[in-house]
Amino acid sequence: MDKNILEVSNVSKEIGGKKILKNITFTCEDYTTLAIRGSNGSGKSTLLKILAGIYEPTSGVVNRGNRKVGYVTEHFPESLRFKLKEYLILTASFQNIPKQQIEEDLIKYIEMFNLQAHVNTPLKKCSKGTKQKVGIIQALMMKPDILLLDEPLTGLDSATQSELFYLLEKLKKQVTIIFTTHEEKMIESLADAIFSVESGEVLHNPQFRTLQKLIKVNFKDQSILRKLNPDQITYEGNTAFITVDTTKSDELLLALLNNNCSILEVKERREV
Ligand SMILES: Nc1ncnc2c1ncn2[C@@H]1O[C@H](COP(=O)(O)OP(=O)(O)OP(=O)(O)O)[C@@H](O)[C@H]1O
Repeated sequence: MDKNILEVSNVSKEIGGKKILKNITFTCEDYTTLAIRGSNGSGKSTLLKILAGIYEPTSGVVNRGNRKVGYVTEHFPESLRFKLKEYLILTASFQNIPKQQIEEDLIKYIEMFNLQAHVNTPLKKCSKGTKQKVGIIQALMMKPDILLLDEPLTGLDSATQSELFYLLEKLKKQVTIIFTTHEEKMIESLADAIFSVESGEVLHNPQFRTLQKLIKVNFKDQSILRKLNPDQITYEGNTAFITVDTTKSDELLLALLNNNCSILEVKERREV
């Protein structure tokens, strides 16, 4: 499998005589955050369930090697009477995770996901956002190599969406994430690669997005900026807006500072 963490070859799925997925083929590399985009009913959830091993494909092969997969469903079960922490302990113990490790992980994740105030709240009384966080923690407790998230932000208010964005930004450095969505904002912020599914078919192979830095800088002498030759530059008075490939950005920032420029802002952006 080389650097691929997952290989999907010619996967089709039929349920009750209806063809839901048709000859899906793609690969995903380690530590990539891959977005599966598509309109309602296009087959994204069915594909994710196949990647998770919940559904068997009707034909075709999913090669996960010996990777562990954590899956978070779009709809967390309703009306669970368990308290939040009690539920996480229970589901982790079903996975035969040692008690000591469960305790250590729970301390870490409850803090990371800011759930301290809800540990003893019955899940049926928790908000959708809190339940979504519980679903993600439940998957993370198994130490997955691949985290599959089905529409993770759907139905959440914008404050909870922002909080989850931030958490997923952190998690993507630790685990390969594959998520389904029809929200462009989520793709824009998180995805390293994207592919689209429509009517059960892949419209194009994963397209990789390059990470760029946007640098806003104040300068005294424009000729210095021309000499540094950045990829793309626009000017507004004595302020320049520079776009540069992230691999070259440290070198450029240093050169700007050495030439008496003041860095006003540095932001990251992904481009297909
Ligand atoms: N168990 C099932 N039995 C019959 N049809 C199904 C089943 N699961 C999914 N389908 C049908 O397959 C198609 C794709 O469904 P799926 O849930 O995978 O789409 P989706 O892209 O995830 O949609 P959404 O964005 O609305 O969640 C739909 O037409 C759906 O009705």
